[in-house]
Amino acid sequence: MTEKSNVEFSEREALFFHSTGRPGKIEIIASKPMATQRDLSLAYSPGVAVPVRAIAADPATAYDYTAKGNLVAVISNGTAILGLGNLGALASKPVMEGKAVLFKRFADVDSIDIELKTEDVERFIDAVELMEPTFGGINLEDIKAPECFVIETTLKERMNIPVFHDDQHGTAIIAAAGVINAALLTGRDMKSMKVVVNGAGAASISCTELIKALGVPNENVIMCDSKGVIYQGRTEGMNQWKSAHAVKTDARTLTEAVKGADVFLGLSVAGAMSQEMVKSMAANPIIFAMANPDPEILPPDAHAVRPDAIVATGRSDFPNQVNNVLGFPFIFRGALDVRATGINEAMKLAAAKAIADLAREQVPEEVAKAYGRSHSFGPDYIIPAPFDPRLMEVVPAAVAQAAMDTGVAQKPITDMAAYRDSLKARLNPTTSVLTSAYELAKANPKRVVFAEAEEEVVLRAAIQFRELGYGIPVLVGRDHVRDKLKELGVRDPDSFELHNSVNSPLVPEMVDLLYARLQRRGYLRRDCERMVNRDRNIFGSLLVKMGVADAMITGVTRPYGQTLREVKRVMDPAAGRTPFGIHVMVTKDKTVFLADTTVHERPSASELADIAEGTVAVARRMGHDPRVAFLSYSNFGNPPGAFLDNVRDAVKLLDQRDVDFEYEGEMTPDAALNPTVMKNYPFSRLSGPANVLVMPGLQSANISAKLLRELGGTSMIGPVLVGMEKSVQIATMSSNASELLTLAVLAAGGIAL
Ligand SMILES: NC(=O)C1=CN([C@@H]2O[C@H](COP(=O)(O)OP(=O)(O)OC[C@H]3O[C@@H](n4cnc5c(N)ncnc54)[C@H](OP(=O)(O)O)[C@@H]3O)[C@@H](O)[C@H]2O)C=CC1
Ligand SMILES: CC(=O)C(=O)O
Ligand SMILES: [Mg+2]
Repeated sequence: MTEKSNVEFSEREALFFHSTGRPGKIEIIASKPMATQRDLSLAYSPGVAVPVRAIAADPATAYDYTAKGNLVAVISNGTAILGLGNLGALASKPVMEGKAVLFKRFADVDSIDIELKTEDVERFIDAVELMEPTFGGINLEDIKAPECFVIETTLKERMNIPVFHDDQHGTAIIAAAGVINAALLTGRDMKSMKVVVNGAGAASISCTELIKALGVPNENVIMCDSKGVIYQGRTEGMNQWKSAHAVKTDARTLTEAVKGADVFLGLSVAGAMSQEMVKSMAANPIIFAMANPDPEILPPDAHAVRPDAIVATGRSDFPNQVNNVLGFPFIFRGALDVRATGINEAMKLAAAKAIADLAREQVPEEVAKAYGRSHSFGPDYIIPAPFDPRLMEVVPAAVAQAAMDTGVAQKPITDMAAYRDSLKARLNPTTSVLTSAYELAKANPKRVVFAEAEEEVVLRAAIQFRELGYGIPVLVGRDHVRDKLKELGVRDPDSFELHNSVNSPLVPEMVDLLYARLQRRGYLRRDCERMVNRDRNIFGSLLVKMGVADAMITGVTRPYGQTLREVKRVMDPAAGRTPFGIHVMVTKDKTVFLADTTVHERPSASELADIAEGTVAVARRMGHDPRVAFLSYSNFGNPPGAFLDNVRDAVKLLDQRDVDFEYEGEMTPDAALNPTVMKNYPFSRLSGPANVLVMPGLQSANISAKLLRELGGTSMIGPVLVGMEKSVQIATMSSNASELLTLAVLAAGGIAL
């Protein structure tokens, strides 16, 4: 077996990563404008006095007027930094900064690291307790056992916000999820499983408690520490937490304990497990070597002696990362959102179960891409990867629900479906923009042709389209598409409708139809036969034209212009319409529709006016109140130029058409979007910043859309093609499955017409 770490870096690189640019990994960004004197008056003195008085009168309003409700402290004293031991508070800072940014990246929880220079339990407790006003939650990290148990228990009693020791419970939750799935794969029952836990510290004690809560009997778990097996009657190096797990056994060393064991849970130090020990375990052994950064045994070494083993580590660079990063961001997200007073056992079990369940579902493409391999539930994929965006949707919701069920939620969620949508939108702002499209598609599921179903990325989108209930995918491709569906985890590939021109009974009718359209454009009947048989865009478009399907998605195998030409051989623009393309640019607090980004190189005045009207219709269907700006390098004729007439005439044309939306131009982007610059043009008919930007030509339009995406941290939907007789969406060749899915949903929901 050639198994090795798939991420390699040098020590120099790790130091460069941390020191380059702004040293460290975090910075603070203001969430309110700080540009003007008025902003300052509101943010600081005198305006700030108002929320101060409000909070003094009603402390709960701190959640409304400050960052408290979304702010978590990551607090350590550096006594057990990963598996590196007690290296002190300051040395723990890179890990704690890391945890803080993981909170932000994975669950949009704001977080700051705090390193306390003390090993005195009482001083530590007092320091943390005093910080209660600042934070919505406390995440304790890398504090060694047994002090960590006293610290956490005391703080939980004294504080009214969630206090959670990540190394204990975060780790236990993820390990439990992994054990549930590994047991399932190897046909094991919790009640008869024999488990050896190496380490008797923060992580081990909590993991052991949780797997016992899942049904593993007390006498089936042997725990070891640096002195060997913790057996009943042992006195050396003991404490009350270890004693609770002492068992009657003759085994005295890890080597003896692990003989015949089903499961090994390592939460100790690098290299604690030997190949000899692995060899002695039961058939299909489950080995979680979770010490960081270096595990008890490396996966290739374990597999070399036991190819039948399921092996997990705490690292990102091998399959099966059992690491608390899968838990703490999402657990706090759920707890904060219901303003839970604490994180109880029910919430932890709910998280473990949600994570375990997720691993058994189909893996989204972006996750497979992030890890450079495709995943499906099995020995190399027993647990989801941290980059899996579905974690954000399912884990916080499960935790929040459990908090509500157990009465610790101070602010229960009334609409769980809306909450799940809001969770998705936190990480991907386009999600909320697309809410109406998803709803429209689901309400009236349509048949959508996926013309390039031989492409894996397209199949992934089609599978999701069906699974999420957005409509019925109609696949175009050869028969082996069904094998691909199977490879992607579809149990019943035959339930997908697949059209193959080689054996489709529709071909003769298609040829007749195409020949009737093209004979006076110089095409012979045999040209049409060839096109129907060989060109999937022609074949797919004909399925739509003939009413076999309602809409189509294509574009990943050929350049945009070529695909559009092929589609147009079969389909016409909608009556009286000009087809064109829209890119929807989405930032956290703004959505802007940019058009025409794909079709007209130098649009005429009437085409520009049509583009404005067509874009307004799409913006409205997506729930926006449109304000149109016709963009230029000039504001109302200043500076003058040779190419401004089309734009100005388009505005005049709209005057004549008596449309029911705001529009103005020609104007520069700052005059269209920036309220301060807008003030220079008090006669402007726009009542606020524009959100539909009609571009003067294809060059500026297409370049702007791509520049914004590359430079501006802007998410993009599109290009969306509108104005055809039936909705046909042409993706770009680099589209991923979720982009294709979005376009299919826009087509199915009747948004892109
Ligand atoms: N993958 C993950 O998500 C996580 C992994 N971990 C890893 O778990 C390990 C322990 O962390 P944590 O519980 O916080 O630390 P603690 O300091 O609380 O506990 C360490 C434990 O390891 C035991 N130990 C040390 N050397 C050996 C050895 N050679 N054989 C057996 N046991 C040994 C110690 O024994 P004694 O009591 O005798 O001193 C102690 O019980 C670290 O490597 C850490 O990186 C921790 C949290 C999460
Ligand atoms: C992952 C983690 O928290 C640790 O190794 O300590
Ligand atoms: Mg830790």
